[in-house]
Amino acid sequence: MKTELLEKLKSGLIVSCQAFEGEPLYGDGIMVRMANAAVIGGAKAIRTNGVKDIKQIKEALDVPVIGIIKKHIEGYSVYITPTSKEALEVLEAGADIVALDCTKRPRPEPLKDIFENIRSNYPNALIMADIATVEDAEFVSQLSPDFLATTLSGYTKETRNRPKPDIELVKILAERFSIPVIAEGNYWEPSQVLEAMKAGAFAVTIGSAITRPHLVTARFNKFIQNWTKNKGLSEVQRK
Ligand SMILES: CC(=O)N[C@H](C=O)[C@@H](O)[C@H](O)[C@H](O)COP(=O)(O)O
Repeated sequence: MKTELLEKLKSGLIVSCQAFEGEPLYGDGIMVRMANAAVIGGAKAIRTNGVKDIKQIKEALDVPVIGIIKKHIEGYSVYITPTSKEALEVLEAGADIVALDCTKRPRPEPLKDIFENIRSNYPNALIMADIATVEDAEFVSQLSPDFLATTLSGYTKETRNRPKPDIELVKILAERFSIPVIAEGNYWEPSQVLEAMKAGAFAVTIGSAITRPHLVTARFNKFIQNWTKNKGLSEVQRK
């Protein structure tokens, strides 16, 4: 089962389909359509948030799902599947893989307990450790996660100024650990995806650049605005 899933994901593109309240694509059934489009385009797995979207995607499509539940708990910065409760809900909803914040930051429940609860209740489920640094990877590797994902580089206090995407982190993790590394977070260019693969990524996850059209639009718009601004400048300089 695990070998089969790893085979499916190897050197593949994972598409993250997430929309939150206030975002234009938030609403019942929209992420299923987005996931369908991603699968038609060749996505090997879908990463998604919340019981409803996990269930609907598993029901509608024949694709491995990496599930998370984003939940903010007062007093803590970790929010991606922060406790056993959310991890078990993700798996109960039908996800094949549960992803969770595995940084060394203070958390409401010890990571070891969360891993034990996942493994005793869902022995076939795989665990994806979302991390930000090599130190996080060292810390969580003691619990033998099935994947290390660079998801949180750039989103913690210590990593705020890291390059985006953090391909160097992919390289170090792939060299140091014998755990498959998922390159995730801030990939916007096909060339960056290739760099991550060359650096040793097992697979690459893309979210916003595919599934958040308001950000895709803003990015194109920025190029045009910059061009107009620079053109204006050069016209002034010529006068
Ligand atoms: C930091 C955090 O909360 N990341 C989340 C994790 O599930 C998602 O909001 C991201 O969209 C996902 O990681 C993919 O990244 P990008 O959208 O940059 O391709």
